[in-house]
Amino acid sequence: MMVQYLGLKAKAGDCLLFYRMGDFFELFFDDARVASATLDIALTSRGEHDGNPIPMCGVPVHAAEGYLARLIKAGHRVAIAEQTESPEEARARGGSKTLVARDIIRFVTAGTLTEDSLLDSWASNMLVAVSAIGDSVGIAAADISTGHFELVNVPHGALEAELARLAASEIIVTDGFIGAPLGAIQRPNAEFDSLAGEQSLKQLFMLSTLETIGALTRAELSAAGGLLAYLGHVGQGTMPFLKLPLHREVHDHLLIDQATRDSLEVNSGTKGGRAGSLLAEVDRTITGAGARQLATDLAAPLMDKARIDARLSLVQWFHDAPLLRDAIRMALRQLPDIARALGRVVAGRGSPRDVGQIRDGLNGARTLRERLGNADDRPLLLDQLLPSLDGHGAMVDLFTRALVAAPPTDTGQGGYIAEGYDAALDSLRLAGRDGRHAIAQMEARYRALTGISALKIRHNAVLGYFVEVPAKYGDALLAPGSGFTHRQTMAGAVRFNSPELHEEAVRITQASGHAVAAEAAHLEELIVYVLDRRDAISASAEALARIDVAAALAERAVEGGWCRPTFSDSPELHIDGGRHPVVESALSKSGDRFIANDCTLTPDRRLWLVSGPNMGGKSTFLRQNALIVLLAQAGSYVPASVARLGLVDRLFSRVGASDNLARGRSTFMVEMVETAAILAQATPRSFVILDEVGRGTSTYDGLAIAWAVVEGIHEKNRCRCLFATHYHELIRLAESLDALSLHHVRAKEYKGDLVLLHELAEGPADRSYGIAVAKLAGLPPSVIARAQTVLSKLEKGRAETGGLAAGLDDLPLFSAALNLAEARVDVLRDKLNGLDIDSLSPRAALDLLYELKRAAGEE
Ligand SMILES: Nc1ncnc2c1ncn2[C@@H]1O[C@H](COP(=O)(O)OP(=O)(O)OP(=O)(O)O)[C@@H](O)[C@H]1O
Repeated sequence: MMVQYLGLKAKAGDCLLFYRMGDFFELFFDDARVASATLDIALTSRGEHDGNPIPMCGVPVHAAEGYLARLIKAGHRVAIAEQTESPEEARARGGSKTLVARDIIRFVTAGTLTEDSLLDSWASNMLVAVSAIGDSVGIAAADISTGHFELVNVPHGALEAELARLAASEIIVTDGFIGAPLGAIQRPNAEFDSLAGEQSLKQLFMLSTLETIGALTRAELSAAGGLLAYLGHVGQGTMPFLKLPLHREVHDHLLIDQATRDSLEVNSGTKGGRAGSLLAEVDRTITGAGARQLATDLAAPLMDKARIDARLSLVQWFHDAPLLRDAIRMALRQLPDIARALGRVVAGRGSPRDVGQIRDGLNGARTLRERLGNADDRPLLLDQLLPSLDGHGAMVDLFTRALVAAPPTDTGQGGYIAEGYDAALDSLRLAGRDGRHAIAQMEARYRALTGISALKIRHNAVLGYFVEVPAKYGDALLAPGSGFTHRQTMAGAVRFNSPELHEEAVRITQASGHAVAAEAAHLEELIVYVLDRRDAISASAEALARIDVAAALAERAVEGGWCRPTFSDSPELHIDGGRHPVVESALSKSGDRFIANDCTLTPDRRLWLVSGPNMGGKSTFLRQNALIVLLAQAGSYVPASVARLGLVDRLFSRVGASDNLARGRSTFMVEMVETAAILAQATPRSFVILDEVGRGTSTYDGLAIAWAVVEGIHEKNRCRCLFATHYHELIRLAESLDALSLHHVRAKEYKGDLVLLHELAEGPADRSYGIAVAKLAGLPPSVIARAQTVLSKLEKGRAETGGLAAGLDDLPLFSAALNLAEARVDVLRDKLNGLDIDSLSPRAALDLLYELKRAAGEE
């Protein structure tokens, strides 16, 4: 057995091996140690290997899913080795001592799950393959629980933002991939061959050319190949459900990198969970598929005005029709998750319950279609969706006849094919029922015959049917010629068989065995039926999800008094009465009111410098505007009274600093890395919010960096930007930067206490209120008093010397300084370009080096 085990373990590689033995999956050696620690189950040992006891632990097969879930959550992958023949088959093959053959039938990994119990119903579960060829990176992503499959080609600089959008559960890369994302699994390069990838795609979708998908790059083909090869490996040959891949362009959607998603708390709040996130705040969807669609929409807001408006028109339609909206949402509540059920069926793990869910879901879709089809003034998007909800009538009818109302997950006991569907099956069941009836009669007869009223005919899994009498009556039946044969003596009872009982039992077992087999054959037919129609079923599921999302966004908009955003061609951002949805609802829970604020960025006033006291609401203001952009482009109403914007191509947010210890970076380092990314990537169509850049280091360094960053954004990136700062000195930038304007959050002192108004006003803040806020926070009076003394000394010094920025009067502007430096570099570059290195003697080369060095020094 160990030889067999070790062979399978070698095949399982770095996955834990679940080795099937009877009713248990056993784990051995290190796997057992890891699993017992993660699952908190007993570690025992069994037999010896190389003279040492073999560590072992096991989980019962019927409860394996729960244990698998915990192992996967803890970051493990598991290979499942099943018995591939029955003990009888093994004996027939090679005699009584022959080991049952086993093989790995499947790998369970975070990105390739389909089981309901292992998945969150509201989140997609993405497996992502990444492959870099030359300048481009190909990304193939699939959610096999629903069949979603997409390909995208991105420049290296956009990889991170794309991975952030996809929020993969599992990432695979080529062996030796440089800069692989954290936790990525390396797979052999051969699996990422682009030609093989092209072949696999053609084969899987039975296409002679891939043009139907789009013009795919080699990197995309390579990533697709890697993904398909991995799925083949994981499923050990059974391919899961994949729809024809969606070919995305990286400019299809608003790019948002991970740092920005984190700081805006788009999908998860500060504590990591969904609570406190934008998604949780907005999500009013009813179905799991709707929740997943909404998360996908918010992760990838659109860049196409027509598509955004199509979504918004559907939201508005539901918004303006409360009764219809309620009715539709009520109907959606009844619908099972068709997409996930279909995913399981295609992956070969479909149960009667899944088929039943598909039936009920499609039936509901048909009713919805009728209802929506009768409504007036339908928006275009709805008319495009409606046909997909229909067309399954024959299948629904068939499944309704074939399956019971609530079919079970387990097929072992049968009972899921409906009465009246198959006459032969009905008569087998009847035979079983007759048999059980006959046994009941037999019991009554035996009682009369023996005079033992406590006599029972019972059934268990080991003995089958038997006659049981209390121990004190045992002797009567043990007597020769009683017609009963002894089977078992228990503490309080004795068990017997009789020829008549035996005969009847065989009849029942055979009939029910045949019935279960007949049901299984019918299930198989129904599954084939589903498989043949998988694309249409999946289109219905998608349409339902889209309708759910639109109705849910309408619901949220009504709840919050949100408005429909409009889009213009100019790179502007015009928001009246903007609010932060998460902060607003947190405040309303404690009975407080959120103060709405306006924001108007236009090409000639595109950079707002926002100052004001701590706790004044600067960060909130910055973020609310970024969130409004994100929501608008995702096709949602927004928390404002008016919102008009030119489409944003990239959204950047650097708000607050946090250590990224996992990557070995300090707070300041993280801040600088993120700021660098913004300066390198923001375009005139981007929207950037920057909060207190430079605060993580010494005052002079920080101010200098903040100063240069504002100049850089204004002169080079030329994007829309909100910049919050406590550096009072920065207001002097307004003199030199003509598209920069000054704003502050208002505060006033009332009877010696600070009152924060959370209201935005034009102009710079009159002073900072740091110490007043510290007092609010409860710093001891002695410390506050001391701080006041230190502050007045410092302020006196500042007044005398002209302050921190005193020496900056004659500082040339960022762009001018940049041109100057470039011009200087050009002198050296010209000299270098003019060189004929081959004709230089070593001596002349050395002289030249000195000369260049001197020239650089002079510059
Ligand atoms: N517009 C608003 N209306 C009502 N309350 C607000 C508003 N904006 C912010 N607040 C409240 O003020 C708190 C502090 O806001 P925020 O963090 O935005 O301040 P800040 O100016 O960025 O502070 P710091 O400079 O210390 O980072 C919020 O948690 C919220 O409770």
